[in-house]
Amino acid sequence: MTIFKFPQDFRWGTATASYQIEGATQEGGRGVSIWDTFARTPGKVYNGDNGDVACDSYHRYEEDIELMKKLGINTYRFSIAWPRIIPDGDGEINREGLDFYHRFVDALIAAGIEPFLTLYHWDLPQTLEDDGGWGNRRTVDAFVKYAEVIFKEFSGKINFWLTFNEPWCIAFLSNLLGIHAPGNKDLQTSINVAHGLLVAHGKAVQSFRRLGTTGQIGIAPNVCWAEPYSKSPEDQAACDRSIALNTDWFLDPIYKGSYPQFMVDWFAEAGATVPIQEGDMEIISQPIDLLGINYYTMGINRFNPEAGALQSEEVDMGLTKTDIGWPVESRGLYEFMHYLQKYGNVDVYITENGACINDDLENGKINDDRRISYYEQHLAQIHRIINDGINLKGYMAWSLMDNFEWAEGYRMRFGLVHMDYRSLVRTPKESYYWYQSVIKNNWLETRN
Ligand SMILES: CCOCCOc1ccc(-c2cn(C[C@@H]3NC[C@@H](O)[C@H]3O)nn2)cc1
Repeated sequence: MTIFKFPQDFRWGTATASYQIEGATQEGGRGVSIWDTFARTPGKVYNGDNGDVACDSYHRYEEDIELMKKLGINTYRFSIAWPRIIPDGDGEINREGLDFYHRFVDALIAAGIEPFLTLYHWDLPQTLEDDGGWGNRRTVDAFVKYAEVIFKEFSGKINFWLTFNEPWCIAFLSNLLGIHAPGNKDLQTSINVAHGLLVAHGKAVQSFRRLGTTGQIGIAPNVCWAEPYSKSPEDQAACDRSIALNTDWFLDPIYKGSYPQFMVDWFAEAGATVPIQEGDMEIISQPIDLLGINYYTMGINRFNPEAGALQSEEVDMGLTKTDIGWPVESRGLYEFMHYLQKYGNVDVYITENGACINDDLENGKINDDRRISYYEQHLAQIHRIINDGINLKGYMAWSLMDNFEWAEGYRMRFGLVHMDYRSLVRTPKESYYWYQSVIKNNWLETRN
């Protein structure tokens, strides 16, 4: 057994996102999002599931906050649904939507919990997608308008801000692989989306500064850590491409003011180019204050010319997997955090980490021991990272409760709290009580 003590000011939290938990998709003046449309498209989401009810947190957020208080967290990451604020994307502001989030944020603060806001967690107003989505500068300008509304409304209440969650998912999972909304499968479209959201990020950061908004702002890239299957240069290059498309493709423009040239050249071979306009890179590379890092797993990759746009395939090495099929390998988090140091020792928060473990209720309890084991291994790496002097400031478990897991619908469960989707009864799992003790002690005590 080992005891890992965390810094006194370390932030402990959980994370969710609007479309995944709120429900009430046709209440409060909310407009239609691309996920409402995608979920209603046959074959896109498991079982035809959608976010119409989800966890009904729109109506039950006080119950959720009670669970957070009992858990003992001091930080809660959530997202605001843009379609609740400006239902048609860039038109009239919906006061009812703002009032809902004021009630929610006020209740969080009253509970002694710091709001940690993601402005965009994938629920783009459908009207903007209909007009070209992130590849159209209209959407960029609409995002800035939306962001400025939120900055003005919540400055002073919110002090931790993220512009975008997982830009690789927004651009490539959703527009090259077609697995998430809106479901495009085109390389140039995905590169246009990535560039559009980066420009939107930069402009929003400029507005954040100009408006004197309180707190710190950043972005939350995906993490894809990959190590080569062999010592061959081809396998190492395949790993470099996988890592770069999740991280460098977004963080190089932000921190260096340019895209990673080897990836630009790689895509040029496929006939795809980045639609950079005059001044874009200066806008994108506005200084930011923090990074959110979402880590789930890592891969052992090798070169395969048939393996998609990156010609990089993950090899199944027989590791223990979670119920969504992702290998349990916490080592990648440590390696990635050191990789990230090339951008400087920036303030980092783990804004998502968790395991899909689909254990159900048995005699009124959920004995999700595998989830506890996953968290134990990853928190031990977190301690190792902090011990190396990396500015890792906080940790948010994904997720507070089981919720709508995108194309997997409700069959995949990431929560510390079990959700009965019929009764909407919330039941803390054994991992909830384990995490509660970690937070209370501010230390991890391994069980073996
Ligand atoms: C068969 C080919 O497959 C290609 C990879 O396909 C995926 C699918 C899904 C993910 C994925 C899902 N999550 C969890 C979410 N993060 C944000 C929050 O909303 C969580 O729900 N992170 N990454 C990655 C890759």
